[in-house]
Amino acid sequence: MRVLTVNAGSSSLKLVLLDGDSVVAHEHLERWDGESEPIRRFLDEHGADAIGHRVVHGGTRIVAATVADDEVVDYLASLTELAPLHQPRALGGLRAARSIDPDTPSVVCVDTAFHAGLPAAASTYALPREWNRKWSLRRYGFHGLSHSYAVVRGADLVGLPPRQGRVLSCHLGAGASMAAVRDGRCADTTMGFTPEEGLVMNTRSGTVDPGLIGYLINVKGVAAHELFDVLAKRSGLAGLSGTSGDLRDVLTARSEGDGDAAVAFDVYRRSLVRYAGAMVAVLGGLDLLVFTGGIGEHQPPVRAAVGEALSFAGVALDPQRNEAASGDADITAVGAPVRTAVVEAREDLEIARQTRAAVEG
Ligand SMILES: Nc1ncnc2c1ncn2[C@@H]1O[C@H](COP(=O)(O)OP(=O)(O)O)[C@@H](O)[C@H]1O
Ligand SMILES: CC(=O)OP(=O)(O)O
Ligand SMILES: [Mg+2]
Repeated sequence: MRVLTVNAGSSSLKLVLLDGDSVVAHEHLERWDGESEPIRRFLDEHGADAIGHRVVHGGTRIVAATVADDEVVDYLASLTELAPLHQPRALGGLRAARSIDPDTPSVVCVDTAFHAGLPAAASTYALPREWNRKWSLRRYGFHGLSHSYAVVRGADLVGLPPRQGRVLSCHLGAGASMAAVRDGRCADTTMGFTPEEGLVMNTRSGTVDPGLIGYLINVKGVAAHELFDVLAKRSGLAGLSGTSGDLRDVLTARSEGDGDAAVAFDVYRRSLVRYAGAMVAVLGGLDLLVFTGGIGEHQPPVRAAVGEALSFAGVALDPQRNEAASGDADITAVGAPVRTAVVEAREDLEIARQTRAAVEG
């Protein structure tokens, strides 16, 4: 079965046609404004037996890969406010594929599925329980397709059995989250009700004091819609550096003596260390540390900073292997009790696997 995987991120579009695990064709648009034309062109040229879509939010109802019908599409659309940077774009791709090729099944593969079994202690906000129940307020968690693939691939790379032991998976891309995984099941994660919670990201603030939000709205008169737009699109590395949210640009500016860029990187790094420590405490120690996503794959200093901070838990990176890592790599220092791996993010492989399983029933 040839599966076209459609991965609409917050800024990019990745189309990959897979036959088994082999890539038959692919197209990566760094910037995509949501139109259907690239998908139409790709399908006209290559065809597919099934189409798998990454959808960020599955809400309470979609907790596993599901063949899309009108009802599923409407339900996913009702979650738009819970992932405003992502959901409309994924739905654009889904609607386009279904109208271009109505006879080919479209399967939705949700980022939240990996976290659907989070224990209540991790998924529950300390809000009035009536609100939690009435409005399904809970921590859903995201990047599940990536975490799910990375923890298994990481274990394989360092020679550990799959889905066993305590694993910290760090997906560091434009969006970023960590997942604390015990015996293949997610025990805790840094993103929550929306993909805004947790780590400092390219343009997202990550967690901020709820009191600060009240202060800006009630005392400073910032309009709520403007505030949330700023927190999502003009904060994080972009907000602090004043220029770009791309870590490459921030590091270049920092090396040229830009003080704001230096602060941006320090805050970014501290956020990683703070949450990594929290995740390791939840797991009660660590057997495997995995880095994935654009930054996780390509920034040795970021991996080194997290590794150093977790030395108390037994993490030690081999400096040469860390610097030289390209694609999938074991970067563990000789003799370290905790293994560390770099895994190329392959959401496409996970989407294709889930899509095949859903279509074959
Ligand atoms: N070599 C690199 N060094 C630092 N950051 C990088 C590098 N390559 C990619 N990135 C960062 O990773 C981001 C893209 O990562 P990716 O996982 O593809 O993101 P997403 O799917 O979240 O859009 C870019 O926005 C950029 O900030
Ligand atoms: C969930 C999320 O933040 O996704 P991305 O990293 O692709 O923006
Ligand atoms: Mg991504």
